[in-house]
Amino acid sequence: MGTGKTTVGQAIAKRLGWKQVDVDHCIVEATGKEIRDIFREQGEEGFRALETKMLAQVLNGSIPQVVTTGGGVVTRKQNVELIVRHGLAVALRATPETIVARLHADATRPLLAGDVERNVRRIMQEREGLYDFAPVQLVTDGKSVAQIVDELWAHPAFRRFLTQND
Ligand SMILES: Nc1ncnc2c1ncn2[C@@H]1O[C@H](COP(=O)(O)OP(=O)(O)O)[C@@H](O)[C@H]1O
Ligand SMILES: O=C(O)C1=C[C@@H](OP(=O)(O)O)[C@@H](O)[C@H](O)C1
Ligand SMILES: [Mg+2]
Repeated sequence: MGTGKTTVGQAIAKRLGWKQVDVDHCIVEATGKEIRDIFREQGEEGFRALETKMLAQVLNGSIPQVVTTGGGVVTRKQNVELIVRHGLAVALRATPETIVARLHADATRPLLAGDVERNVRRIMQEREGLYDFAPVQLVTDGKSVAQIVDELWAHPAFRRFLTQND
């Protein structure tokens, strides 16, 4: 959360001339409910079930596309397998300090509600290693969205992916 997936995904999609599909946005559209209301009414398990269903649907959609997911998508092995099978995974990283600075005033992420810093640190620990599968790893601290897009653009695995899927 707060590493910039939705924002950077939008920017890279624009540069590629591809559409961007954000799985969280699709869930909100399909259910007519905000993410925090889904968590409140159905708990995290209910949200994860919707997320897996929507991820599969989106990844089977028309290509080319940039798909952005919620950070918790990696907590289900099945989701990671789907992502690996369908495209090039890009993981965005940030330190807890950066994430707290970006999200401290944001009430849209139910898992961070309350003590944001403590929750960020706990969730990062719980998810240690779960993002390592992605062939592209980008550190976002102190970088503008444009800088991150440039780094992604120049990344050898990204260049290879574009060439192979031309
Ligand atoms: N590189 C960046 N530098 C500063 N702020 C950023 C950067 N990337 C994203 N943000 C801001 O951080 C917040 C979270 O970004 P978002 O794209 O929603 O992240 P995610 O989808 O990973 O949760 C937003 O307010 C966004 O404008
Ligand atoms: O990491 C998580 O468990 C979550 C991340 C959120 O998306 P972002 O990573 O885009 O903030 C959203 O899917 C939901 O609040 C749960
Ligand atoms: Mg997002």
